[in-house]
Amino acid sequence: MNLKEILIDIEFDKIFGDKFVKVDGICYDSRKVEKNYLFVCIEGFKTDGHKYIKNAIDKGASAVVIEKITEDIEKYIEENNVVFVKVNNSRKALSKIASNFYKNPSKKLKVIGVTGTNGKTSITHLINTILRENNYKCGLIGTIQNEISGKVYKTSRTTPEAVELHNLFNEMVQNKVDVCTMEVSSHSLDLHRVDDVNFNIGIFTNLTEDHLDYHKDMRSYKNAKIKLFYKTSDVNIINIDDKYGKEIYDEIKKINTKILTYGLNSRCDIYAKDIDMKDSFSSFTLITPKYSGRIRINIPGLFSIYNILASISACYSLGLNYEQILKGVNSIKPVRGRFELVENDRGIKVIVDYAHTPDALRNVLSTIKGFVRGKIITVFGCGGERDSAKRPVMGKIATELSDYVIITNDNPRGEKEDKIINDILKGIDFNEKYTVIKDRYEAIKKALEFANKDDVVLIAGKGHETYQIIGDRVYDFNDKAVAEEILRR
Ligand SMILES: CC(=O)N[C@H]1[C@@H](OP(=O)(O)OP(=O)(O)OC[C@H]2O[C@@H](n3ccc(=O)[nH]c3=O)[C@H](O)[C@@H]2O)O[C@H](CO)[C@@H](O)[C@@H]1O[C@H](C)C(=O)N[C@@H](C)C(=O)N[C@H](CCC(=O)O)C(=O)O
Ligand SMILES: Nc1ncnc2c1ncn2[C@@H]1O[C@H](COP(=O)(O)OP(=O)(O)OP(=O)(O)O)[C@@H](O)[C@H]1O
Ligand SMILES: N[C@H](CCC[C@H](N)C(=O)O)C(=O)O
Ligand SMILES: [Mg+2]
Repeated sequence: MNLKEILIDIEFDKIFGDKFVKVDGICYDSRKVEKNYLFVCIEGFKTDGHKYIKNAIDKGASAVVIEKITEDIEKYIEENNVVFVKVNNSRKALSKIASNFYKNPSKKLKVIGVTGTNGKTSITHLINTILRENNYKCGLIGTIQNEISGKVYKTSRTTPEAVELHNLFNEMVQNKVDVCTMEVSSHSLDLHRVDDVNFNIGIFTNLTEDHLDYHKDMRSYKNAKIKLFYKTSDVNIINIDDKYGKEIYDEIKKINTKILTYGLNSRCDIYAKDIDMKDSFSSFTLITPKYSGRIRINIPGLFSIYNILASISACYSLGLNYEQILKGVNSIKPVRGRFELVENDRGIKVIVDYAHTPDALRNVLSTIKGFVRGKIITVFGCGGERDSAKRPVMGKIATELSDYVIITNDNPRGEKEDKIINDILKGIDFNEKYTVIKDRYEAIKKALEFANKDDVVLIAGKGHETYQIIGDRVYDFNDKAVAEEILRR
């Protein structure tokens, strides 16, 4: 491909050099540049991509996209024959460049985008299961992993950068995938990662406190999320029981978009009634504009009913009938690290769950409270270099809804462990029953030793994660495997 083809529909200020120069790949990280690559300089939060132009050229870059003109450019043009393109916003340009480079693959399949604070991973997996059971070829992009027709690809991000994203869509098109279901994080919407994704369906789950380190307040957090619903071509599926969902509904109603609402009341287009919740499954009557009938899911909790309603709404929009929905729902298995049970012969219910926000923790503990016969023992911590405002709130929720709490490390990353734990303790009344054991292994061990028959041990915050980040080191760590090992002894 040549540079001119890659720049289609991109508003740039100026090209310095030959616009037909050959481009074999695109890259926003100089360390990964190869021969004849286009390097896009991004001014980041930690450093500035413009600092690495020489590095990229040394590695073989044939062209460079810049947001600001630096002194060295003329030298690189003359000495290295490198072409420069000056744009207004590199992140926006990167998104279009990535889509152009892979020939706009997201237009060649159906894309469902799921956004909201909690439930994205769960919903994408539920939709994926229902569709696969009905012989759809599926793609999945999200926190746990990416998938193309059942083949699993590792990921380190919920929503990848535009280059990785369009590369994945391209692979999906090559593999004749019909529907890709993807998680759309607020960071990705704000940082233009998904600007050029052709979404058919958008789903809103809920909005509660998280990521305020990045977004600063709930208003701008919501404003990032709402962007998705201006981008969809077929339908937007909104949980209007959620306060922010209702606001989003009222706002997007004004634009020409088809909306399906879901929730637990008859004002919604798709809703659940006559709910029966047990400790390991729930059942309810599903009402849709075209059909209704009883649904049973083998995942507990009211929040899971919301997740399944969102998933059914998406499948309904794709044209699945009741029998197809039922067939899909019957094959649903719990999602890894989401209310996942750890088997044991001691009669304790050990649950590993990814609750890392106040709302998620409250939901999971309320669900447990609904069926527990013994004590609730909760082990949790909070991630470093993430929203610190949620820490005391989670401390309060954990101690109020549990009988005993062990506060431990999550992924401290570059933050001091004691600082994170002190933030959590600020929300806890000193009369509450809790202890601090920083080492997560020891904390889980203590909880399991303390538990008796009929007790529930909730290990929250890391769910499916197979690592723990302390400082800049990444250690192997898996809550479920640790619990299994301790319980085996
Ligand atoms: C806040 C955020 O999203 N930051 C992203 C942002 O980082 P940044 O702007 O700080 O980048 P930077 O480190 O300053 O570097 C600037 C540029 O210089 C480049 N560089 C840097 C060094 C070098 O030697 N050569 C070079 O070219 C970098 O590749 C980058 O393009 O741009 C980088 C590249 O574009 C991303 O990798 C980085 O994601 C970081 C790793 C991250 O942790 N993001 C999290 C918060 C995130 O996105 N989370 C959401 C989900 C959360 C949820 O599920 O709720 C997600 O979608 O995963
Ligand atoms: N609909 C929901 N409402 C509230 N809490 C939920 C809901 N679904 C799941 N949860 C809780 O939130 C946790 C995270 O769920 P999930 O991984 O599906 O969310 P996510 O939106 O993908 O999160 P992330 O932003 O980290 O990717 C679960 O482990 C559970 O505790
Ligand atoms: N996607 C979320 C996951 C948090 C999980 C928790 N274990 C942590 O590390 O903070 C984030 O990056 O904020
Ligand atoms: Mg997720």
